[in-house]
Amino acid sequence: MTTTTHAPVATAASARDLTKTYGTGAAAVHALDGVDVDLAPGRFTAVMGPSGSGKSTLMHCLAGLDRPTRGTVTVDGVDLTRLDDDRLTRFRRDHLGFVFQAFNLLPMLTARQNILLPLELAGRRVDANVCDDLDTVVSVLGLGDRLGHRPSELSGGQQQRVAIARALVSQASIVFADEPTGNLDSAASAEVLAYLRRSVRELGRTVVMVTHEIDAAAYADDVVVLADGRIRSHLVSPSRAELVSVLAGSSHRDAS
Ligand SMILES: Nc1ncnc2c1ncn2[C@@H]1O[C@H](COP(=O)(O)OP(=O)(O)OP(=O)(O)O)[C@@H](O)[C@H]1O
Repeated sequence: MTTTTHAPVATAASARDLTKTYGTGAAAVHALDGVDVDLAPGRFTAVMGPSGSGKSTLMHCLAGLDRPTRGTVTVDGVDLTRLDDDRLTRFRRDHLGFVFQAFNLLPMLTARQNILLPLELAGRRVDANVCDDLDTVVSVLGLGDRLGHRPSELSGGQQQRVAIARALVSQASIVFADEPTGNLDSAASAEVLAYLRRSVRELGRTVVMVTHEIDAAAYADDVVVLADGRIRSHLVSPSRAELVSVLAGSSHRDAS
């Protein structure tokens, strides 16, 4: 059996000199160009920036879904760039949660079955600890009276809350959310974002969310702004005015 050494954890996730280049020579695209970033545990961080600035690439590298060309990614004290594919897959399964734009729920399963599916696939028993965790997550996400419903019997916002519960119930150290409100109308978006923020506040979880929407980023504690594959700003508890001003600057630069 292989073991993973855990270094003391000061950040939930960090990257050093993170570089991702697609293609070579004149056709090379520098999606990430030497990014250094530290994401604090127990906080809700939004990743923003113009289209093509590297948001998805950063999230995929931090989440071990893609390998960088150069640099390191440390999550929960583990250097992901040193793990082989099998260990990386296990690390993702045991330590990370994912929420995507498409809710990715199985239509024939109830909300409860969908939430517990990853644990069951990982061979974990649904014991009293898991049930306690499920009860807490379901109550924070306001899904108590929806657990027996199938996805087709739920609204879009409720389906995305089930997907968030599925990501949280495994006790993931970090939940990565890629445009989680991209398929929702504004009322459902506001509801889902408020529940995501509650999960961070009340469950002490760490959430990293890629978004284009300033209204969505306003729910986050911190905002990382990318431009041309580099960190333009890492704003801690920004005001909306500060965020608007930094984003206006980054799209200016993008257009110039
Ligand atoms: N598989 C790939 N092959 C080649 N180039 C890629 C690939 N994936 C991303 N890129 C390029 O890398 C750059 C960053 O892409 P990325 O998807 O990370 O940006 P983004 O900020 O998430 O964009 P968007 O907001 O449009 O989703 C872009 O120029 C993109 O075209």
